[in-house]
Amino acid sequence: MTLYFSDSPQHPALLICELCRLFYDNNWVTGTGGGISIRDVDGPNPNIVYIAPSGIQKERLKPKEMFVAELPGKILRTPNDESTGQPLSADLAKDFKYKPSACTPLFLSCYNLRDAGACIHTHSQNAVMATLIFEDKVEFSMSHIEQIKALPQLAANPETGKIEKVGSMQYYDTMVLPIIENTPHEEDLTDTLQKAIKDYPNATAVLVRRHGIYVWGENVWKAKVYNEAIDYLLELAIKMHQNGIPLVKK
Ligand SMILES: CSC[C@@H](O)[C@@H](O)C(=O)COP(=O)(O)O
Ligand SMILES: [Zn+2]
Repeated sequence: MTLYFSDSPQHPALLICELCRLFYDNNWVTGTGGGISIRDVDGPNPNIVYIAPSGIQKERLKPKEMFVAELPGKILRTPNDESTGQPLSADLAKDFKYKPSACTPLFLSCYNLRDAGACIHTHSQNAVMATLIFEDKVEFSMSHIEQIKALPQLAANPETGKIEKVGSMQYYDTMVLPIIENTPHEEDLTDTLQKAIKDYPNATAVLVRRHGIYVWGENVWKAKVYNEAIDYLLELAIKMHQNGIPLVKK
């Protein structure tokens, strides 16, 4: 398997393109916002991660446009690197230079602090609205909804201290997601995102006020499921709030 392409439909570079198209259709990554990074958890080096370039229409990404890094954060391959032998897209200006996604330090935080297998960032309007409804709050809570069972129950491994999945949340559990404040530049979210990840060991996502959400999981498919389940819950929460229904049942 090369760094940027393979016939395997499970190659992270291909999956990033496939999932971005899916997320685009959900209005989660339109107008170049949002994205996904995937770690090659089943590959020969599970510390290899794939990151899309910045400012590119996410639904039009090609595998050869990916950056490849080795954790904790060394860039191994850039799509500008002609030594890969891959020509840049014909429609790009000659002096165009790809930059890694502005979300890179945030994705790396999820890999390095939580051992994540993939990290999704969306500009979902449900996520944004949830942070606005609770504009004076630093966390979002919701309980007693069946879909909560799609989320992982997390706990520190007593031997390693690492936060790991130990099961699934139950119907009556309360999902608590931290909300951090947005900053003018995505990379400036890094410190507060890292603090939220440490302060909320039971959370698998962080909301960013007036911006969106970061969701991660043990592998790409878990991250996808968690993102879908959380977005469903946030959409429902907005409707419950509009109808005066409390989000947490006593
Ligand atoms: C619509 S611009 C959005 C960006 O500033 C950022 O928030 C984002 O989510 C995507 O950044 P990118 O560097 O294109 O991967
Ligand atoms: Zn963003």
